[in-house]
Amino acid sequence: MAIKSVRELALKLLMQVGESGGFSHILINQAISNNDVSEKDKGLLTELVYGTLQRRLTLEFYLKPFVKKKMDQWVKWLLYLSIYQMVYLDKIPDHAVINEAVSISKRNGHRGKSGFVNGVLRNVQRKGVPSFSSINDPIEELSIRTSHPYWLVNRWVKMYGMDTTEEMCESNLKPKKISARIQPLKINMDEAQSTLKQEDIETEQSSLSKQGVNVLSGNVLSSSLFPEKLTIQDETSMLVSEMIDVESGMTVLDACSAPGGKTTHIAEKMHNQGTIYAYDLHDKKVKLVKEKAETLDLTIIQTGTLDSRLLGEKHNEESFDRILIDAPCTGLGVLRSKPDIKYHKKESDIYDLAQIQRQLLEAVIPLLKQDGRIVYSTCTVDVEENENQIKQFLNDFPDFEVDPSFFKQLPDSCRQLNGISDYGIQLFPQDFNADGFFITRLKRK
Ligand SMILES: C[S@@+](CC[C@H](N)C(=O)[O-])C[C@H]1O[C@@H](n2cnc3c(N)ncnc32)[C@H](O)[C@@H]1O
Repeated sequence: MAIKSVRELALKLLMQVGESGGFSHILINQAISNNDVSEKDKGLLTELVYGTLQRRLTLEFYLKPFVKKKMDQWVKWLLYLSIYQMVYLDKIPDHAVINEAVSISKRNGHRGKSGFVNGVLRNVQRKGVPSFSSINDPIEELSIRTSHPYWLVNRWVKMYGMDTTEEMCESNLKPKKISARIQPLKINMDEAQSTLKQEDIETEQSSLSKQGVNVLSGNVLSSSLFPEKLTIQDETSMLVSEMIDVESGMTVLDACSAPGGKTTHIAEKMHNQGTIYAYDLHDKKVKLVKEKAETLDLTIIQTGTLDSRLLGEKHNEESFDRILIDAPCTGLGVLRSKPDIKYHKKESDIYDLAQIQRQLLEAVIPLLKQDGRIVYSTCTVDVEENENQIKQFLNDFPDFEVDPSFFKQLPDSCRQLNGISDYGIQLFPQDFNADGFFITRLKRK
């Protein structure tokens, strides 16, 4: 059946992500290109899907008093979608939301269900949604109010305390700041910012990378600089390559490189001189690294498909000046842009991934030159994958230490952050209104 409205398309996507485990960012992009969605509706579609997914547990709590029996999945998602608009979107009047929900139900051929949807939503409109003050357990209250699973909030509170966890959960609901990185071998910062200004894109320079800009207003994807001179990349992600401390002419290994954001940044920082070996698990992903390098005219990147735990079979000992392990992780630092992660991930995934991360670290040690450096990073917020991972590593490999100059080289804007520990730096999403990252740098003593 052809999709008639943005809300109907949003409902379809919510079902795919919420019930079938699809990835929201991939499905939204596919839906936009397959359904000829107008520029104006793109924003609304994204807002509806992300907003409803982000607030799923809160919406479940809001809906509960109004529904006594089990619902079909599509009815449940239609009600979440509608309540989301009624509670969080001021611009759409309630009666319009209800009318649209009723016509979607009818259009789906469920006349009986449309009466039910109408009744529930009119009740919500009349009585209002329940208050969080009825929840006594503070962890449960935070979990439901900010829509993060109980196990995760509980875990974060134990690791980081209530205040940091609350800030993090609230920050995960805010719209994501867009940042971009200039290709400095093609354009300098002044030129780039003035071109962007002429194109009605206001930016400010990042405090985390000399190549970075934060977009204050305007659509950076429409810029003439994109994609050959400008790469979309999160600000905290840029800090990873900054902390590798590369120089032109070095030999660098990027063990987990796809889709290539950091590999290309490293190549730019090396003035496209030297060699970078960039690996990832699957051909399709490796292709993305290759394409990104070509777009940016970076020729020193040699890509390969490999399980990097087997790197020892491919490269000689002590071959690399710098090694980056931007490890596969639970991604709990990127919930703002990938809200589905918070519902799909399980606590046991943390321990499974920590094992793989450890195997990757062990695999690269022999490949590091005596005076080389390993940067280990994740885009997650969890002690097990981050601080404890490094603590355990240092315990088992006592000839290694966290490079003391790592902390000295951190940008000023990071110095006072409470995520700094003996093992590296944990950037929380609230620190820069950006992705949460853990970064550290290891060296031989
Ligand atoms: C966090 S992402 C890397 C992001 C990338 N560094 C960037 O900045 O664009 C982690 C990557 O590790 C890859 N990966 C997972 N297990 C791997 C393994 N055993 N060997 C190599 N790559 C692996 C995943 O496919 C994924 O692309």
